[in-house]
Amino acid sequence: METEGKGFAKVLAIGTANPPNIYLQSEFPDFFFRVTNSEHHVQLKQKFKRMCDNSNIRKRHFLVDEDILKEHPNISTYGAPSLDTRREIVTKYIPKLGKEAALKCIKEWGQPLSKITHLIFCTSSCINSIPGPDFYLAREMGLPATCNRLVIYDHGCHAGGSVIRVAKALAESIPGSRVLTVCAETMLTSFQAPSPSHMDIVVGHALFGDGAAAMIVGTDPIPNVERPLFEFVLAAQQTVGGSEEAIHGHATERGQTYFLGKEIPNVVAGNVKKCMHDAFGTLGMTINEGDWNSLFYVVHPGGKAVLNGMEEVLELKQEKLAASRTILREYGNMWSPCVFFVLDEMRKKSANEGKSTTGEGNEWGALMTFGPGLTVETIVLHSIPLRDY
Ligand SMILES: CC(=O)CC(=O)SCCNC(=O)CCNC(=O)[C@H](O)C(C)(C)COP(=O)(O)OP(=O)(O)OC[C@H]1O[C@@H](n2cnc3c(N)ncnc32)[C@H](O)[C@@H]1OP(=O)(O)O
Repeated sequence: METEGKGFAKVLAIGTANPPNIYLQSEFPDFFFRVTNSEHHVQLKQKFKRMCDNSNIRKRHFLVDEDILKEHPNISTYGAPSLDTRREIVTKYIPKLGKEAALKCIKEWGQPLSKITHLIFCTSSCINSIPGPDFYLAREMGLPATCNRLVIYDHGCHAGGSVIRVAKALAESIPGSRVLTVCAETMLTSFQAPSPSHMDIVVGHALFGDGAAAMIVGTDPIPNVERPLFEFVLAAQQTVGGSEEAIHGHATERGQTYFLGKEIPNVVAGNVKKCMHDAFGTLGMTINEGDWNSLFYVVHPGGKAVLNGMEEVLELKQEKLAASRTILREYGNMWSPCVFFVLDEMRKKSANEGKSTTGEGNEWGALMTFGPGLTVETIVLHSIPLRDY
């Protein structure tokens, strides 16, 4: 399929940011059980340690540290009312972390802020505040008063795909628009002491981390001024029937709680092929069995078991999910911004390894995110030749 001259939305820059506190996965169980006064849960700690050891995660970044927990002991006390405390902290912190990623992104883009026509802010970490984080980010960055703002709240881990879907629709329908997208998350909203009666929280604390990512999306890049990284050719969402219990969460007086079913990796693996066939099929493209390795992959690293399941069902060569595995290893699962870290890793890795395109030398790729619903977002990506740089 030819994409030239079709006006598809393109990524024009990417920026990422994380809190400076780094937690090595090998040391995290001791930290987590000590600061939550949970050392008496000896078996639970052993199980948590096993999960951490097996998670394929080396380190994660968190806003949470001992100072915050000492100042606000209700955050680390199991079941203690703490919603107001958390809200106060994240309302300030989420726009700040998002701004850090946005400034890096704009530096790479190299264009004035006045050219940003739209802002999409995405988070599941802000417990309802109005005005929302989009307002504070726009104000702190000095975005034009005419910039059209929108927030995507509480889409969990498929949110990265939702952001692309909306940014693509805006960019393609409004000629000349430049959409700044910002995703930011902190696990301070859901930090809880471990309990054998809520294993999902324990699993989440072995996987999740804090981070933010920003992109500029637009059509018709200005030649020799704006440098496209990928084209978003198609964006499609599918809800997997009967799986709504697999992931769900709630804002409660003790902070955000979530439930992660053991079936998540299997549900994802069982639906990947259908989502891919449907997305590529809409474009009139057929991917035959055995040809999955001809694509490049930007997959939300939900956890080791999610990536393994996808690798197995598509019979992917080990290197195909390397970008996702690198981000899982270095940052954990950061929810909405995570897939943009993978996109950033993909283009950097491709350039560093001397590949012919931003998609590891392949022309076509798939970006996939999975979240509550269960919802799968599939984005058909077209890479950019690296000789153009
Ligand atoms: C938040 C969003 O919107 C979207 C998301 O991304 S949701 C997150 C998606 N990710 C997942 O669901 C995680 C998938 N799981 C994994 O990657 C791996 O199981 C893991 C890294 C957590 C642990 O790796 P492991 O130790 O090799 O796995 P495994 O042997 O399966 O599990 C270890 C223990 O944890 C338990 N466990 C695993 N997942 C569990 C879950 N969701 N709930 C409760 N217990 C769970 C297992 O039963 C097992 O317990 P026992 O030792 O008593 O048998």
